[in-house]
Amino acid sequence: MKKVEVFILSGFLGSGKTTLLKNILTQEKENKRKVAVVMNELGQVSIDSNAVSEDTPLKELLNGCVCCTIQGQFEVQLQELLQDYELDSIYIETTGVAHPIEVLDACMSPLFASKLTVQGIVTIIDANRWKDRHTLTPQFKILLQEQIKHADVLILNKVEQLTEKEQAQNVFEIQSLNNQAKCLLTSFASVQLDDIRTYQTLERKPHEKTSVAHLHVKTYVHTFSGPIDIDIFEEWLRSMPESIYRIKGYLKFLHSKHNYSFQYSYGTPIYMKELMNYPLTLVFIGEELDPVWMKAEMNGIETKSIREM
Ligand SMILES: Nc1nc2c(ncn2[C@@H]2O[C@H](COP(=O)(O)OP(=O)(O)OP(=O)(O)O)[C@@H](O)[C@H]2O)c(=O)[nH]1
Repeated sequence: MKKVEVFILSGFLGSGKTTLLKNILTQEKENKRKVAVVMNELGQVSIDSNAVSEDTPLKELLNGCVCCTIQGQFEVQLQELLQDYELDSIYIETTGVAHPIEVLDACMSPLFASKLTVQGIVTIIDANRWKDRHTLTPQFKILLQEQIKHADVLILNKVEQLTEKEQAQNVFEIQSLNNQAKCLLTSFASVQLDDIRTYQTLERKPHEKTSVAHLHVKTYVHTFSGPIDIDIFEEWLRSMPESIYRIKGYLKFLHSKHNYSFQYSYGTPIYMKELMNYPLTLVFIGEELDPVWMKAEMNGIETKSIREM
């Protein structure tokens, strides 16, 4: 029986994993291959799953990391995908704080030995984040390095934000951590499928265990009851603690009748008009996030916004 190929998409919070996944799925569809997605997110609400079209089988694993807290659920999801569909490939989008080898371990259950073949680990790196990695805590720095060390393919993404000299420096530093992986430079994770499908899988060495539990990563989910004032929101973004690494979700603003999808990663907020009427929910990911403080801050934004009406 033909084995189903598994690809693990790894990379730090906000580096471009979902953007990469969307590109891959478009190309897989053009090639008429049947693929499924397992999407693991730290929060209890999935924002990224909207990136996957309805005709692609999707399993979501929320509120924990495949590599530690929810390994059992992960095995059940894989089992269901294998039972219910005739697949060519499964793409696993890991949380931004997952250690790729631990995700690999989770796929290597004896249950699947005859059905799955793990083709490799694709790690995507935010070029700007890498350049400024000294601002991260030591634990996160180690995690970034581990994600790079264990990759079969390295994608240095968001390179348009760097000068050519900075790009070259990045490549040099990344390749000195892992000189066996194929290294691609991209904007918006624009890769050709063949570039990530054809390579030699690395021989894996034992790794330092760095999992989400040790990183004190927390998520906080807030649902706004209505539109907020964009200036008040942006002022808050500028003053929020640096330990908030990632925000994503949906918002409505007082100045516009539209809904917006919102993405924030490493200093860059992005708003896009959203046609669907999703709940006005934001997921925050950061270190040592205090839910009481976060709730008060978000409620503060809503209260001040109402005064602006
Ligand atoms: N400027 C720029 N922005 C990018 C690029 N690639 C992705 N982005 C944006 O970066 C943000 C995060 O991208 P995602 O693909 O959601 O990142 P992710 O790794 O899936 O994020 P998490 O799953 O939350 O860790 C989004 O707003 C993207 O549109 C790029 O090459 N350049």
